[in-house]
Amino acid sequence: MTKALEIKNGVKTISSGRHIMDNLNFSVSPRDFVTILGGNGAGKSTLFNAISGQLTLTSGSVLLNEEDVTTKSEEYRAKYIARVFQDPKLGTAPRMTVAENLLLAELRGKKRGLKKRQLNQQKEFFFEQCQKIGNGLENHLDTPTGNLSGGQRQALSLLMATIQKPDLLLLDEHTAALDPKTSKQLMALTEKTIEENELTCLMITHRMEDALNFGNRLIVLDSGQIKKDFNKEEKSQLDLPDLLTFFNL
Ligand SMILES: Nc1ncnc2c1ncn2[C@@H]1O[C@H](COP(=O)(O)OP(=O)(O)OP(=O)(O)O)[C@@H](O)[C@H]1O
Repeated sequence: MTKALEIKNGVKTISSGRHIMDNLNFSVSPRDFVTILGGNGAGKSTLFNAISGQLTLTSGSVLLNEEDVTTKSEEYRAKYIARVFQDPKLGTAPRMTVAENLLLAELRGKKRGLKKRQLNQQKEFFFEQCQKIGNGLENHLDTPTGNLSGGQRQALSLLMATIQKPDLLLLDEHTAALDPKTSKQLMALTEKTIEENELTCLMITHRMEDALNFGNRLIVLDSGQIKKDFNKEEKSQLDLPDLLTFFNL
């Protein structure tokens, strides 16, 4: 079966000689939703940076849809990958409005400039998309994103990341800065978006309940290696105390 993502013998060595990714082998099937846990410094961001091209491996390879992209730039890989970050300020242009940000996301990778006429044509579509989120974002299409609440901005970031249906969606602790209620709403939206668009997704989280409750696979990273890899069946047998043992808590 075709793999959406493969990392083969991935190694990243830093100047001190330490391996921050240590011979990592990881493959993801289309439509997998993998949740990723690991303590601080375990190598979660390093993994995402290696996939997105923000970081080049010292050795090993990265394949997207069976294409070897190991030496390809971040811009090249952005045609296939979308990433949502923890910081609500990243991913959106703060002085641009919600509608302008959505248009930018819709045009990403296409050779067309941002035009006022296009913006007006698309507003109805954007209104419908925002309305589905259920947090009032549709009433802020002309609001600069810097004036939105953290929850609205993260929901917008998710919508922008998925509006073109990426081959691979990377969620990098995207609920971490939100209060529990808003985080829960965003996770519900995330799950719905992934299901409706049949996306392949990797999600880093520090919220163990989310790692257990969402997705069809769970991996635990430690010292730049995959320490545990639970499939759907194994994951369904896990509970919170099981997970806590991996973190010596
Ligand atoms: N460019 C770099 N140069 C040197 N060390 C780095 C670099 N990037 C990451 N590291 C180190 O590699 C290790 C893994 O970092 P990484 O950011 O991937 O961890 P993480 O699991 O995402 O942690 P956190 O949960 O704190 O975000 C850490 O010890 C970090 O200090």
